[in-house]
Amino acid sequence: MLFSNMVLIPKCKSRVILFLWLLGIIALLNGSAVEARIRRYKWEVKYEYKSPDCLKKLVITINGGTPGPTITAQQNDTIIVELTNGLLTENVAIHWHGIRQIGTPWFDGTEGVTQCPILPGTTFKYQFVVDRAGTYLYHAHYGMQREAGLYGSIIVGLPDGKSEPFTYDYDRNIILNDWYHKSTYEQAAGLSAIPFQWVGEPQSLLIHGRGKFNCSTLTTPSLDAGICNATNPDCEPFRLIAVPGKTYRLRISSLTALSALSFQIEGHNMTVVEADGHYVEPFVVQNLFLYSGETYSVLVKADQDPTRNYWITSNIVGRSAPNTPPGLGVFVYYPNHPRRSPPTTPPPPPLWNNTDPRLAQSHAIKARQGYIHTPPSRSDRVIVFLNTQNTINGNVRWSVNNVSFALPHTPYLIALKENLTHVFDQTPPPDGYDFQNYDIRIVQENRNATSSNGVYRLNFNSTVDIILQNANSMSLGTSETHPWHLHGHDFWVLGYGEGKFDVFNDPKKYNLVNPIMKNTVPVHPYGWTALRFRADNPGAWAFHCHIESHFYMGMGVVFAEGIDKVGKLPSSVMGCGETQGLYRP
Ligand SMILES: O=C1O[C@H]([C@@H](O)CO)C(O)=C1O
Repeated sequence: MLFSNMVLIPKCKSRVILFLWLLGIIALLNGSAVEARIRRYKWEVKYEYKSPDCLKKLVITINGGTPGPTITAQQNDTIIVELTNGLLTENVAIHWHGIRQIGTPWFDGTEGVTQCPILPGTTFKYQFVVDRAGTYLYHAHYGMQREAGLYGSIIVGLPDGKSEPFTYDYDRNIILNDWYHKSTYEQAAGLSAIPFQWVGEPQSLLIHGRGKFNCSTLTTPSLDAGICNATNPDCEPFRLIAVPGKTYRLRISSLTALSALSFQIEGHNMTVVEADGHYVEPFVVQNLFLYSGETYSVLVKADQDPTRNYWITSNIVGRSAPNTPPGLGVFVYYPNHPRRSPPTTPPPPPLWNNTDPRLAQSHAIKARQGYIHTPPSRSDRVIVFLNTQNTINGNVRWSVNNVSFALPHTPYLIALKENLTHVFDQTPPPDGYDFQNYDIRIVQENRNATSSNGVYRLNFNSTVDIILQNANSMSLGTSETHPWHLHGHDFWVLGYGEGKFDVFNDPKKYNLVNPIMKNTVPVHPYGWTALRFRADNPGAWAFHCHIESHFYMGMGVVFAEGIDKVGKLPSSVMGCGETQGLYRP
């Protein structure tokens, strides 16, 4: 291509090009091309009618698409996203999930924690550095807006001259999601209503933004004949074209509103090599379990009978969802016709209520040899978070140590930095619960549950252990799976256990040798998960259940650390609540 261009241009010009090209090659060989770049994106966020699962619905798009554009960058690049809010009557904020925002805590994109919402008709500039290669996400962090379709991927490559500890021929990206037909507003209103109206199980599962709702099951026949249309191109299944014999790195992530998922490629093994931006000691799975907010890379070799195509499936696990059909895509062996359906029925999912294989996968994820970040051998503070469902003033809520989180609309980061002490409750929430007397296996009334917007203040640079303790919900015999996500940090996953965490004996079983570092982790039914992190990133950071409705119902906390070390806040994050008038150019 380059050659054919060159022969068409005058000789002297072609010599200059050749010279510059050679200079480029020499620079690359010297490694002097390792220069961080600025990657600029201009995004317009809008409501548009789309049919991701064949049913027409208002969804939130970025530049016309859901999922939004993939941000592709190289380690140490600066990302600038100029976001114009075209939602007309709705605010927005975008969180860069897995990006630690070192030095830029105000661009974490968490409405109420790090910034004021972006008003309709305005443009907000996010600017941050992607400092570690890996697979990350972005999504709305305002109300329950994420599940209206406002999400996408961030893929950060290694710097020039560095290589991955595994090889593959092609790199592909798949985001999994669940999908509801009700708007986020209807859902949120139901969750805050008395009596409580639960969102229920999703209507569809999407594979990279595409699902298939069975239009004939619509309970209310549609007035508009076009509203559910199985031939709408928006709901063509996701198809991954594979060349026989080649190895694919699949970056698979989940941004479900509720569901835990099992992902499979019929007849193909997957070797797990990355989780949340960290290399994993490789292990092989037939199905990969993913919890909302997690990212993985797996290696898949197209080594099966190339004369046919194969199903790609996602199924709900951890909850009974008999009315949610599996998410279906097709793994197409080139040159078979992409529309050719696999000759088989899709592989059956694992039993939804068998926790064992999920626990086994959690235990299997260890840091890769040669890429281990050894955790500090001890911590300065241990916080145990009992996760419960309660009622507070007649509303169903989720609580941590019997405190249900209420997000103030004056962002914490600004309130803390400017010492606006009246903005939130200055009494910190508790570091534990009544271990002796609380029975995690029965329905508890939790009469003393309260609501608070207090924060946990962590000593800067201290090492903090968090034990997430699961319990029975308000339904008899039910303990749910909760994926917890930490902003601003990665944590070491020290262990998982069943039953009630024993403060004296369980820490002896911690993996301090090769724990994986992650930013999102599941807490399994009636079990516990132990994490450790360094409070070394000045800012105010949310830590919450990544189930959209659970965070909305109070299942989260905020950590504040090193506030005196936070730089000057940009005026663009201010303007709401008590921050009005703080703008100082
Ligand atoms: O928050 C939730 O509420 C319901 C159920 O507990 C009450 O309807 C459910 O499954 C949740 O996860």
